[in-house]
Amino acid sequence: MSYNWELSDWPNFTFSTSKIDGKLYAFAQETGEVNALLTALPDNIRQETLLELILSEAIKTSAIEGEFLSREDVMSSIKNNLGLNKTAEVVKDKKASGIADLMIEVRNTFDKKIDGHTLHHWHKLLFAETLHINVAAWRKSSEPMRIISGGINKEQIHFEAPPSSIVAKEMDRFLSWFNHTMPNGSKEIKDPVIRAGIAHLYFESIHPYEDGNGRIGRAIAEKVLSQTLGRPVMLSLSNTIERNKNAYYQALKNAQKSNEISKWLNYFVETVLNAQLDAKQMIDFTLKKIKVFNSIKEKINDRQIKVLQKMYSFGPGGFEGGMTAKKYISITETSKATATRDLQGLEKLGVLVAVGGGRSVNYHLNY
Ligand SMILES: Nc1ncnc2c1ncn2[C@@H]1O[C@H](COP(=O)(O)OP(=O)(O)OP(=O)(O)O)[C@@H](O)[C@H]1O
Repeated sequence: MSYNWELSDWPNFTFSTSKIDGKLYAFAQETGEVNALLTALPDNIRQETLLELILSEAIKTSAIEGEFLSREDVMSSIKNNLGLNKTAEVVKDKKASGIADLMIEVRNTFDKKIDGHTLHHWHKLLFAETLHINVAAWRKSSEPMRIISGGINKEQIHFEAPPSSIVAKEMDRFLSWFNHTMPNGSKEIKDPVIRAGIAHLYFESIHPYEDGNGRIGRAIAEKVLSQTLGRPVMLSLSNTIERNKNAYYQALKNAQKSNEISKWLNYFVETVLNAQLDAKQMIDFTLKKIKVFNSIKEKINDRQIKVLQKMYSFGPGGFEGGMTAKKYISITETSKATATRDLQGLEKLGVLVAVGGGRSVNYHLNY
C-alpha cells in the first residue's frame, strides 16, 4: 500500500463539497455570530473571554500530546505576553510558557505569510529547553518517520512520512501552496475551513519535525482560519479534537491513503463547527460568571470568592465530583463549620445547587 505522498497525484488534493456545503455554511453563520457577540462586549470582558479561549487551546493542544500543563502557569504566561501583568510573573515551567508564547505569536501574526523561518521560530518557542531533539530545523534522521501505536510485539504502523532527504523540498512546496492560497493570492482558496483542512493534512503528512508536528500543525490550521476569515478566530480547535482523539487519528490515517480528501474534509468541518459551538458556549459561560460575580460580590467573603473562581475555572463541564466541605477546607484552609456555613450561604444566594444530602452532599454551579 502506498501513502498519499508516494502517489503520482501528490499533492494535488481533490474533493467534493456537496456533502459538506451545509456545514461550511453553518460554520460561516456561527463564526459571524460569535464575532458580533464579542465585538458588542465591553473591553475587559472581551479580554477575559479571549484569555479563556487562548488558555484552552494551549492546554488542550498539549494534552493531545500527553503533556499536562498547569492552568495557572499557562495563564500567567499568556498574561505576561499580552502585557496584562503589572510586573511579569515568573513561570518556571518552560513548556507552559512556550505553548502560551506560540499561541499569542500565531494570533498576533495571523495575516502574515509564512516561511521556513516562521515555522522554525514557532518550533523554538515550543522546544526552548529541549535538548534531545533537533530544534528549529527540519528532521535529518535517516530512520523512517513513522506514526506507530501499541507496545512491543503489538506495534502497528499507521503512517510513514517522506524520508528526511526530501523534507526541505516538500516544505518549500507546502509553504508556496500556503502563501498562494491566502487571501489575494494567485490560487486563493476562499473557504477558511477547506483551506485549513488541507493545510493541516498536508503538513501532518510531511511531518517535517522530529517532534511537535501535531502542535505546529494545529497552530497552522488556526492561522489559516484566521487569515482566510480576516480576523483572529475565536475558537479552540484542540479543545474539540482532544475530546475525541481517536476519531482525529483515524481520520488522518484514512486520509493518508489517497489524495481524494472529501472524507477528511467532512471530519474537519465537523470538528471546526463543533469547536465554534463550544466556544460560543464558553463565551456564554464566561458572561454568566461575570454577571453572577457582579450581582453577589458585596455579599460574599474572600474564601467564597476563591472557591467560586476555582469552580468556574473548570468551565461549563464543571468541577469533578462537585464541591464538598472537604475540598472547601483544603482550598481555603478553614474549619469544617465555616466551610459548611460558607457553602450553604452560596446555595442560599442561588450560585450553587446542592446534590445529595448528609455527609455526601456536594455542590455544583447553578449554570
Ligand atoms: N496517521 C496518523 N495517526 C495519528 N496521528 C497522526 C497521523 N498522521 C499524522 N498525525 C499527526 O501527528 C501528530 C503527532 O506527531 P508529533 O509527535 O511530531 O507531534 P507532537 O505535537 O509532538 O504530538 P502531539 O500531536 O501528540 O502533541 C498527531 O497529533 C497528528 O497531528
